[in-house]
Amino acid sequence: MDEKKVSRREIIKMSLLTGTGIAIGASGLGSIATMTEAFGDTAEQPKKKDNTIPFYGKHQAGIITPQQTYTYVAAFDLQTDRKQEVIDLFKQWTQLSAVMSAGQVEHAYENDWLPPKDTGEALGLTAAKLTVTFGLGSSFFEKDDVDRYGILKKKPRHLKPIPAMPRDGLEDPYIGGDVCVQVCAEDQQVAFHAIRNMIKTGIGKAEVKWLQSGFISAPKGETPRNLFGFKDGSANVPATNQDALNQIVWVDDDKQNWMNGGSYLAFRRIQMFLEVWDRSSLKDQEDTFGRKKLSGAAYGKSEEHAHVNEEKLPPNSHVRLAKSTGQEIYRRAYSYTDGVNPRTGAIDAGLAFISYQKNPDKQFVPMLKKMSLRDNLNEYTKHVGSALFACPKGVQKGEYIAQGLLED
Ligand SMILES: C=CC1=C(C)c2cc3[nH]c(cc4nc(cc5[nH]c(cc1n2)c(C)c5CCC(=O)O)C(CCC(=O)O)=C4C)c(C)c3C=C
Ligand SMILES: [Fe+2]
Repeated sequence: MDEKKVSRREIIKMSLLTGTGIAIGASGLGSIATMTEAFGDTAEQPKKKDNTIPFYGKHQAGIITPQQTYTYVAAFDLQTDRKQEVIDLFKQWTQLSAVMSAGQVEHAYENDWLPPKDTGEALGLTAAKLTVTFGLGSSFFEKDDVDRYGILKKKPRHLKPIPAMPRDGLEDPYIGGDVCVQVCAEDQQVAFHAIRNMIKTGIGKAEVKWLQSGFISAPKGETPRNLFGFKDGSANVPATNQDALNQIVWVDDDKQNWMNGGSYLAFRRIQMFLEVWDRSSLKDQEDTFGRKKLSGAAYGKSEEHAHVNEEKLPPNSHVRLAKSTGQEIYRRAYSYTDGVNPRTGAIDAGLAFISYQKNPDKQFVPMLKKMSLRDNLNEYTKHVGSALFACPKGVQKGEYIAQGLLED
């Protein structure tokens, strides 16, 4: 790690002590390297443990990490046909992700005559449990029938676009993408700063295809409610249940070793017709899911996490259909709002559905197919975006993301 890395809180503290840089705009925090030297190497400043999620590890952070309040997911299309440029970009993105996840800034304010490397809106803020998660789309490997980086033979087994569904209403640009970056944090400004600086780093090599924001909120320890007012995520296995996660989330059988320890991210942007929903009776709403609105309990039960008896649920209810596949996925969805539709005046809002699974062909796609045909929920929703990404295994210090794919 570079010596000139310094914690965001430390920058503010040092500038207060020296009286040099608190007026960021005026003084420009022009020589953070000098300040760093004056105060010794702050690269490994201890962080408030509960505010950082380690970037390095066996698995990428942001997959089974307890869900943070805010997300930005960006899909990029690569603009280069040179593998070395992709490697350079992935190295830069990896380094930046590690630095930001630790709540630090790097080479931010060294030169009065150059644009600052870091955009600055997270200065003084903690890491806010920031995670950065990378995924690769099938078009990363092959576009217009071209093996663009000579790595098509290394494509993970289950990586392909999600098949078209009968009721799909997919809208440009929310379809696919060569690379995705999911950032999540407990502070929206920290999350935005992270995705913005990833985008900035990619300029000239990676163009943003779509950018999806999202939020959730719930009392501590409780399941967040979606914009239909229902607890969403109740049936997820606990993130502490390693055996279940190995069964559901982590790839372990790919011929590609860089993928083992990774997962597949399924993304659907699902518009929710709030005005239609708000006019439907409580019974209709509960019959849609097969769960009670207030408690989140399945029909026939009184507790949210009690075992679900499929027979007790309405035939085409959402939960009954999902369960009838016999498959499980790990959901990490966020609500979104995006103004109003100028044509209809309806609120543009919905669910940025994200799930992780080890085998989308077996787990996710059959579920989606069944739901697309028969789900009671379809009366109130429209799927407008779709993408599948292969998320490589975690990164070790000194490595970069997907190194095993890009190097022999
Ligand atoms: C293909 C997978 C799924 C899509 C797409 C999906 C969309 C979607 N879901 C809700 C709200 C709820 N979903 C709930 C449960 C649930 N949903 C899926 C899968 C998809 N959902 C699964 C696998 C499950 C769990 C089934 C089980 O094993 O019990 C629930 C109930 C509470 C819960 O367990 O989370 C709600 C509520 C919306 C609003 C939505 C699209 C907009
Ligand atoms: Fe669902």
